[in-house]
Amino acid sequence: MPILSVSNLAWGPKGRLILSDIGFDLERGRRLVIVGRNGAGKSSLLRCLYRVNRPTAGRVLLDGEDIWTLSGRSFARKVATVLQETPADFGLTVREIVELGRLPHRASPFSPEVAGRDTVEAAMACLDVSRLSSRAFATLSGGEKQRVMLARALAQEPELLILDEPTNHLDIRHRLELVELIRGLPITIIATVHDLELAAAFGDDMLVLSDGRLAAHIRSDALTPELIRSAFAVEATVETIGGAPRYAFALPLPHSEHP
Ligand SMILES: Nc1ncnc2c1ncn2[C@@H]1O[C@H](COP(=O)(O)OP(=O)(O)OP(=O)(O)O)[C@@H](O)[C@H]1O
Repeated sequence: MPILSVSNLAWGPKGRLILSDIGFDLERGRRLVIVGRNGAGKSSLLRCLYRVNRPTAGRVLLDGEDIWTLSGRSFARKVATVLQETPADFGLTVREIVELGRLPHRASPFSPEVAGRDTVEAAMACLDVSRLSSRAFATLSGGEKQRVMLARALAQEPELLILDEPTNHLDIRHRLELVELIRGLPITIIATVHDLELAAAFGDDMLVLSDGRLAAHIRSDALTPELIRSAFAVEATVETIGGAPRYAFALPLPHSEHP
C-alpha cells in the first residue's frame, strides 16, 4: 500500500478553485519533489497534505486512512513539516525548539520528562546545530533557523517529512549537506523546490504543477524542454553531466509568446 494516496483532489478558498483534479500515489521511502512556477499551487497542495487546507473534493489517505479522520497526535507521530515561516519562539533556546519534536511521543501530555534525549542530540548533530543548542532561537540567522527547524522535524521521527523550500536560506555547503542527509534518511519525503537541478538531486519522483493542475508525474531527472516550456514559460536546453541533468534557461522570443 502506498504511504500516501491522493485522489481527485481539489481545493480553493470560497468559490475559487486553486487546485483541481490532483491524483498521485507515493510509495513508502521515496522522495517526491514538487515543482512549478510562482502561484502554480505548490504550497496549497502541501497544505492539503499536512492538514491545513481541507480539500473541497477528493481525499488524502495516509497509510490508507483519510488524514482528516486522524487525531492531531497520531498525525504528528507520522508526519513532520518544515515550513517557510518559522514559528513564534516564545524565547525558547535551540535545544528547547528541537525538543518540541518529541511532544507527540510523550507518554502523557502532562509528563515533564522529555523522552528521547538521544534522538534530540542526534538530530542536532545531524543538522550541525549542536554548538548553538543554548542560543535563543530568535537570535539565529535565517539558515541556522532553517537547520534547527529541520532538526526539530527529525527529532519527531516521522514516517513522512514535508518540506517547503528546505534549502532556500542555506549556503552552498549546507545545501549540499542537506541533500546528502535527506537522501540518506530512511523515510518518505515530499518537498517543494524551485531549483530544478536541486530537485533532480533531491527527489526520486517529481510532480510538475501548472495552474493548479498536475502537468506531469515523472522521474525527478526526466524534465524535457517541452515540459519546462509549458510549465514555466521559458525555453530550456537540457544536458546530462555526470549522470545529472543540467539546465540552461532563456526567455522565449517575443513573437513566440504572441503568435
Ligand atoms: N487562502 C488563499 N486565499 C486566496 N488565494 C490563495 C490562498 N492560498 C493560495 N492562494 C492563491 O493560490 C495560488 C497558488 O498559491 P501557492 O502559494 O499554492 O503557489 P506556489 O506554487 O506555492 O507559489 P510560489 O512559488 O510563489 O510560492 C496563488 O495565486 C495564491 O495567491
